[in-house]
Amino acid sequence: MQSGNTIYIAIVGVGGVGRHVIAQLHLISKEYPNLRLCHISRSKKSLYAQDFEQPLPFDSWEHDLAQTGQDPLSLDGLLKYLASAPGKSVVVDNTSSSDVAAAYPMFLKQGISVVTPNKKAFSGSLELWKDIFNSVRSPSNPTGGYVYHESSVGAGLPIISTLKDLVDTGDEVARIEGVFSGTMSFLFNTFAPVQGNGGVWSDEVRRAKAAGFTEPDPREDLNGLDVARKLVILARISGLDIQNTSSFPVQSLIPKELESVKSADEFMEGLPRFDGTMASMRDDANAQGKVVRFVGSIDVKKAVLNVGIQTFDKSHPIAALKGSDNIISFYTKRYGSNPLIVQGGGAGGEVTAMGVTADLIKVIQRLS
Ligand SMILES: NC(=O)C1=CN([C@@H]2O[C@H](COP(=O)(O)OP(=O)(O)OC[C@H]3O[C@@H](n4cnc5c(N)ncnc54)[C@H](OP(=O)(O)O)[C@@H]3O)[C@@H](O)[C@H]2O)C=CC1
Ligand SMILES: N[C@@H](CC=O)C(=O)O
Ligand code: NA
Repeated sequence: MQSGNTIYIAIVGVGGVGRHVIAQLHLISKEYPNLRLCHISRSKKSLYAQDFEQPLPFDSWEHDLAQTGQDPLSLDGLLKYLASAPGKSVVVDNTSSSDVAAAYPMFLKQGISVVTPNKKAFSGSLELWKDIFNSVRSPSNPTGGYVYHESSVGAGLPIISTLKDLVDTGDEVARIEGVFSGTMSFLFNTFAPVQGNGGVWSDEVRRAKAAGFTEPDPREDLNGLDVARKLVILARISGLDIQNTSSFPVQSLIPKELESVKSADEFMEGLPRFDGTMASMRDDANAQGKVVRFVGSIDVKKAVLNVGIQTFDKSHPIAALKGSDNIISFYTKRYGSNPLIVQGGGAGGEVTAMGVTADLIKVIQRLS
């Protein structure tokens, strides 16, 4: 059993990922009795411990939030609240909010650590990226907080940690490529399988959303931006100063006619009209003995990034993926022509929460 300083945890966002984070925190709280849950919020309601000595329960939060939840604190309010805690604190951001992401430097500068699967901060402006990493605790900044964001790429798969280890140990990363989206993987694996007939495109999009693989708004997956954000994050860790997701070509699968619809619901209603277009693309590839898949690549040496559809021979490992699997290959000087490959489920509440909780354990161990 671990012990040490008491650490206060503030959860922001309790959707598909956030609720599993709380369940996993409950599990690890036996190993880390110094962990206290002090705040839980969703977009319109929040719950927080008025008295830090009486933390929130891990099991009845959903009922309590619905019954006794109050208006959420502002981000400044959350900062002040956590700064008044009688110990170190961590914000766990399980939203996809750019506003919450933009507040990370403010938390970090106050010594409050941040753990998150949210890609927005790390793929947003280069200024925000620099502000975040200049605010992190280091020998020259001993009062900063820690930041961990493993689940921002490949959900719980060890992608960020692997790449950091490669870079930190002096390997030269030449290229990173593969399938970076659980949603796109699921869609193409089911809609254009290697064997047998595929499903109907719009039905598969609905299934991906229902399974919790998509972003809160599935258009963020279909427009290629989710993959583009992941590539920006990996490119920056590899040492490239990529400005943002507009700095390279990104193929969108949003039909032109649906680009201006206002809501995700309206978009989903209109999508079946384009099932035929997607089926034609699949059938054209099939006629050549190939399948279509949605992939991304970073040529680190040339600083060239690409996101979009490619066709693959049916025997290619990318064609053979199952479910929401990601496959990410790192080509480096040390690994030569046989890349280091990470493969497995790349989306879904539980596997994403695993990456978040594992990051939180790293922070707890460093703060304890
Ligand atoms: N799902 C997945 O497979 C993966 C997700 N991620 C990332 O994890 C994050 C969460 O995804 P997911 O759980 O699927 O999304 P959901 O839409 O299921 O949940 C998002 C949660 O955030 C809350 N929220 C939104 N804005 C705010 C805000 N300003 N303040 C407080 N709460 C807010 C929502 O509130 P309300 O409940 O009121 O709507 C909801 O509880 C995203 O950044 C996503 O990119 C990363 C890897 C994989
Ligand atoms: N919507 C994303 C979730 C994980 O990042 C995906 O499908 O990969
Ligand atoms: Na990951």
